Amino acid sequence: MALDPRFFNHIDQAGPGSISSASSSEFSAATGITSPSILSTSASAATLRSTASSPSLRAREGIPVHVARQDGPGSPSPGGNVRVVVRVRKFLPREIQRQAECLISMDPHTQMTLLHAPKRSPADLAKPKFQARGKVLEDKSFTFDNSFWSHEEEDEHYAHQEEVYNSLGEEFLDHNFEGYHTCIFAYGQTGSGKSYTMMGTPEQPGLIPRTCEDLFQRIESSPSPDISYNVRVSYFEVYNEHVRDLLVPRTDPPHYLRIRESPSEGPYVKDLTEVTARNYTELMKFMRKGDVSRTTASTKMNDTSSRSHAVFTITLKQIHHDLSTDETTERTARIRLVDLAGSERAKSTEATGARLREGSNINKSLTTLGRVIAALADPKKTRGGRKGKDLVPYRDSILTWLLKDSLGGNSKTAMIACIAPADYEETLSTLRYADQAKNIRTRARVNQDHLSAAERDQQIAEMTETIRTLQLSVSQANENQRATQLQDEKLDEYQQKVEKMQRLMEESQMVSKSKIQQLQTENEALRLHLKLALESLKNPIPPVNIPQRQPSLASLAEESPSPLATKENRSREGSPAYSETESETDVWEDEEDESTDMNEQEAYLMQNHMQDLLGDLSVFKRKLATDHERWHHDEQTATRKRRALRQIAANNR
Ligand SMILES: Nc1ncnc2c1ncn2[C@@H]1O[C@H](COP(=O)(O)OP(=O)(O)OP(=O)(O)O)[C@@H](O)[C@H]1O
Repeated sequence: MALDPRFFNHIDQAGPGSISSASSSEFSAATGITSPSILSTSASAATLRSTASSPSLRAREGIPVHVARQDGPGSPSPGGNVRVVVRVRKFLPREIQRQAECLISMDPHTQMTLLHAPKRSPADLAKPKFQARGKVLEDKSFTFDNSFWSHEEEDEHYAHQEEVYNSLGEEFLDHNFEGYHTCIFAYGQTGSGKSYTMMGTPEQPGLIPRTCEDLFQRIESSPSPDISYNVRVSYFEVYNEHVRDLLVPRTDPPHYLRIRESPSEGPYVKDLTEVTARNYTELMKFMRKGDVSRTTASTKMNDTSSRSHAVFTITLKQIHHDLSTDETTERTARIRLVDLAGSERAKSTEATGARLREGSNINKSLTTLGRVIAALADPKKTRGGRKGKDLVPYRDSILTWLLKDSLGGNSKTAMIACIAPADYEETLSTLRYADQAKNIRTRARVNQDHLSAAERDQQIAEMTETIRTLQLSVSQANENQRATQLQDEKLDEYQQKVEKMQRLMEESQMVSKSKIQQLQTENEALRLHLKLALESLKNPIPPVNIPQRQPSLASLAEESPSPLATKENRSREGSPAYSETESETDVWEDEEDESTDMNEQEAYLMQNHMQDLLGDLSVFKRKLATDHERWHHDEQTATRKRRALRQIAANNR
């Protein structure tokens, strides 16, 4: 079986080795790369109609032979100029309503685009703003690689989506199969038809879906089973100078990606999702997913205005394995399809708030793109070696930084300048940009690697080793994670214990405090009591004569034979000298003696009791001090252990 001629050209000039017709399924299984024979043929090719002619024929007729000779694997080639086409859209309802005048005409033979100066009514010309500007608007003409007339459908030269794809997209896909990186970007003011051209509608698919369809049609109809294909896709947007992955769900706050630069690949988006698409249906699923996620908003100039620059990238890898020589040829092409946000005038869009901020960011990056284009189009700046290259302000915006390779490096690039039919100044600005871009020369080369059996074996061995090391570090990381988890659990448990101990200590402290308080109060009361008792002992209360006491004593005597009454009786009976007053004083003196004895005894007892209490109090205080000291020591130990555990956990992370 013959090898696909697209491959044949390059393999032929790339090195030795005859082409075998053996199947490549073994290699596909190892690399996960899809061979056309196992690609799903259920791709809904019928849903989109493309007139793409046989690409291999085109490739053989067009570029290949001499390009192939110049562009050896990895060698720089003189490349080519940026391909520039222009497309004018039809009137939109608002333009029909205001009876706008079409200012564009195109010559289908010379590909010339003419921009006519708008007719000013005498009333217009009398307006101060026209006089103040003092500008005379003139007719301008530009010639591009293609001028697509998409203004009046009835016109025989009307360019449908299909024509745009056939004259640009198809040729660029040829380049991809030859191993070149390509980039097609749509540029123009807001509402000029960029998204329509790139994405289109379900009924009128644009360049991106047509490229996807053609890509898989070619893979599935590949004449050689020896070539395996791998298609990967990524989709991101640059919004307000931030990069957002369109293949992952939106988050709030949004997750933005960083840009890195590699010496071989140039600037790239770090951690960008890149997925394998096995057929057209899958590829379209990813395209739609990203499209839905893209930031759009309604403005006065466009109901569904793209507020971001969207970059859809397909990476096509073709691997040919020659069984007879056991050699492998790998060709990688990057297909970059960019729908830029439209330049806009705040006055025309009447934007405010978020829309105004978006608009100014869009304009900022497009102005930088303009400066990059101007610098690249200036031979003085590009010829000056490294110093010259530094003059190109790629880094001044995220967009130009990411498109660096596509604009001035290893890529075949095309610009589609989209214009509205009735905006003189905006259209003139777009056409000037486009005219300048024609002068940019890129340095596209075939991205092809040729591997001998030995090299491939070495590569496989290296990869196996890398995988082993990675697996080892993954399992090591998992183990560390488990250990850290255990330590964390222990730490938690210990912390809980310490907290419990602290609580208990606080509680016992509170109990001790209240006990001390109680004892102190009791102590105070006893002191007072003792003081009063001693005072009353030292200064006894003098006896007071209470006359009323007599009847009561008499009555007492009558009622019971008390010692007092017995004495009274005795004096009445035996001693006539006994007087009433005398006998009464005696009674009181006796009582006083007796009570003094009792008080002294009581005071003595109380003092003993007080002494005991004071002794208890000092024992209790000593115990408290010991408890406090021990608790303080425990707490210090706990803190030390906690610190040590934390240190171990941190070291393991
Ligand atoms: N060639 C065309 N034929 C028919 N309709 C078109 C064509 N080009 C653009 N339109 C229509 O014009 C309107 C604006 O087009 P589109 O949204 O593609 O503009 P845009 O340049 O992408 O704008 P923005 O920069 O604001 O996103 C849409 O309704 C679109 O369908």
